[in-house]
Amino acid sequence: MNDREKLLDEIKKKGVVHGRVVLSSGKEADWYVDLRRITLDGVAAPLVGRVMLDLTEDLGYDAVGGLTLGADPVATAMLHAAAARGRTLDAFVVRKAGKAHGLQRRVEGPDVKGRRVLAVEDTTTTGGSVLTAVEALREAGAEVVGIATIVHRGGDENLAATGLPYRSAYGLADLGITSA
Ligand SMILES: O=P(O)(O)OC[C@H]1O[C@H](OP(=O)(O)OP(=O)(O)O)[C@H](O)[C@@H]1O
Ligand SMILES: O=C(O)c1cc(=O)[nH]c(=O)[nH]1
Repeated sequence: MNDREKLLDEIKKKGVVHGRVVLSSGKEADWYVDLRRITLDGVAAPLVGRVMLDLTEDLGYDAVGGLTLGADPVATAMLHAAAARGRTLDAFVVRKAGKAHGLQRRVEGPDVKGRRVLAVEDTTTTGGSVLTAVEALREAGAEVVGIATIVHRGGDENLAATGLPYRSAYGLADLGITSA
């Protein structure tokens, strides 16, 4: 099995939960993909890094991150996978809200101003979270070159409206799920 196939196997085994859940958007669904159980898993996380790098390598970015919390371990997995390939890739964290103390930065980590950055997510349902990250990155002076997510659930219209390249490693059909 290649990395993409191995990661899909891990997600199916450890990440997919069936049952009624309330989503981030407030909508309800009959299943959930808990990708924190994947991006923080010792076997699966290195695969996340390599699969997401492979998925986006043509986009030409040198920093990666997204809206905390789901995006954080995706970004750090990519940073480490890049380092293992001899490439320097920085990561950053976009806070859900700015903080009033300290340096009051919304985007934490190495400065993103003037840099080509990739906005990542663990999963995208409405696209709301990753679009919040894109907005904050642009406010911080970054050039967002694309959006990438591990599992695409939905949000096609919102994502298309950004005009940015959008990549997902897997969709519902890969997970064997028929309803969004
Ligand atoms: O495309 P959307 O409709 O925005 O939904 C997807 C978001 O929902 C989840 O995060 P959640 O809001 O549960 O927060 P967390 O990352 O802090 O757990 C997930 O990690 C994505 O960030
Ligand atoms: O939309 C969400 O909140 C959401 C869906 C999902 O499958 N997994 C997740 O972590 N969040």
